[in-house]
Amino acid sequence: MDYQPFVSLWYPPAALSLAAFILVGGRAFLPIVMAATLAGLWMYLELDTHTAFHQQTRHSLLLAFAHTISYGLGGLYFRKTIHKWDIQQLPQRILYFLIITLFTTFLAASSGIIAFIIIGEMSWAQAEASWLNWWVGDLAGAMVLTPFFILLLSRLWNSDISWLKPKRRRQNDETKRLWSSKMLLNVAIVMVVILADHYFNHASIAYFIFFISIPQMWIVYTERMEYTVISLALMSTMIAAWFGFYGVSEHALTYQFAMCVIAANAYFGLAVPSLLSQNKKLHHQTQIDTLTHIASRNHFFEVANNEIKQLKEQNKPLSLALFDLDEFKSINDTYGHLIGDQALIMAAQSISTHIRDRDLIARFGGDEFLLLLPGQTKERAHLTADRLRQKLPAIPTPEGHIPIRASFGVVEINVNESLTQALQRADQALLNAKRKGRDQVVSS
Ligand SMILES: Nc1nc2c(ncn2[C@@H]2O[C@H](COP(=O)(O)OP(=O)(O)OP(=O)(O)O)[C@@H](O)[C@H]2O)c(=O)[nH]1
Repeated sequence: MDYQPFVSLWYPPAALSLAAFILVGGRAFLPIVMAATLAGLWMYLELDTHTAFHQQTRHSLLLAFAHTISYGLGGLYFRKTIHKWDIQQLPQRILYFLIITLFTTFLAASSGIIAFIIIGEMSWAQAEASWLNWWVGDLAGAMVLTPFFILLLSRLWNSDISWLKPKRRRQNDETKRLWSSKMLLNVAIVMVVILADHYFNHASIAYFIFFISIPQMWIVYTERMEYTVISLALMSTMIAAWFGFYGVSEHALTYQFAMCVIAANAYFGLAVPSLLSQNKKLHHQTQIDTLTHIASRNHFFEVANNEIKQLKEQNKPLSLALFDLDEFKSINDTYGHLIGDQALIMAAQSISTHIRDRDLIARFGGDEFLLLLPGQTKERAHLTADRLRQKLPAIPTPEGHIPIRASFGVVEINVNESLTQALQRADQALLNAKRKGRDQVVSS
């Protein structure tokens, strides 16, 4: 895949080394140094017959160490910090991987070039002309192929790579059938762009390679993570092979950058389903009270405000009750917070089972609860609250069952009243119920 001395469009050994260090840590060092030294010797065998063998070995070792130490530092740092900082979120891991790959390949390209200068195989002028392509070539290889090699090596060594995988997404028959079409679209775009680049040799044509991101993102959003990784590897191999075959070397940087950008896009795309499910979870958490599993005050406020808006149009009554468990502090103090929690859960459950579907119970905070009673006048709401008060259960304690008691403040929401104003009135009524001796309903 060479198009200039010492520079490749895309450099798979960069990805293989990085993947090995990430997967097995320091154990990868010796095999990679040995393989890189042998590769160096092989290069000498192919290109040069004048250098003495001991010198060839020294040079190859120097180049091998420059490569291995750079990828070793990057891979080990990634491996260590991902566990140490407990980087759980996929987008963070991807960002972290991309930043480390950027620095690691820069280090590898720089140390490689310095090694070539030291052994006298490269002049400063050559180094200056080729460092950017070298770096971006390594970067393209590492960015596009590292996940592929991690996947491959993990199968060979049976390693656990669950930390790498986003949540598995369901696949239907239609997406399975379309997998080959998506890949075919990839192949077609690569072929057309490189052929057009070869025949018309115009700088702007190479930019059309970015269109690969369309089938690539289609794969990302509809297929399993493995397919994304494999299709990226195939896409880059095809680009490199056709590129080499047609020798469109002038536009190498465009292809290198395209590979990097498409790969980065695809990885971030993989994180979208997990972000969506986190959002859903967070939304759920804001809507449901985690202890009692009834609605949260947020949810209550949303629903109550909607009901208040409809008050004017529908001309139907709407009532609100605020209730607070009596002497709850003493339950906590006497029997402990776990039994206190149990009392809150049982009170919430009891009210939930004794209200209509259209009524809403929510936890306001602490031992205070809210009740929305659409269609009920103050008088009916008073009766409802009293019925619910009498149905409150008893909590089991080491000293036997202790009845849960509560005081209720009930109001009917006026047409021009805000929720806050209605709540203030309900709070006042609740206070009156407490003052009057607790365990009763006061409406106002
Ligand atoms: N176990 C438990 N206790 C809680 C929770 N949230 C608040 N509390 C406690 O609930 C108690 C609330 O007490 P208050 O409502 O102020 O007073 P009270 O003892 O119920 O007295 P009255 O309301 O006047 O009848 C406090 O001791 C809080 O620490 C919770 O989630 N679990």
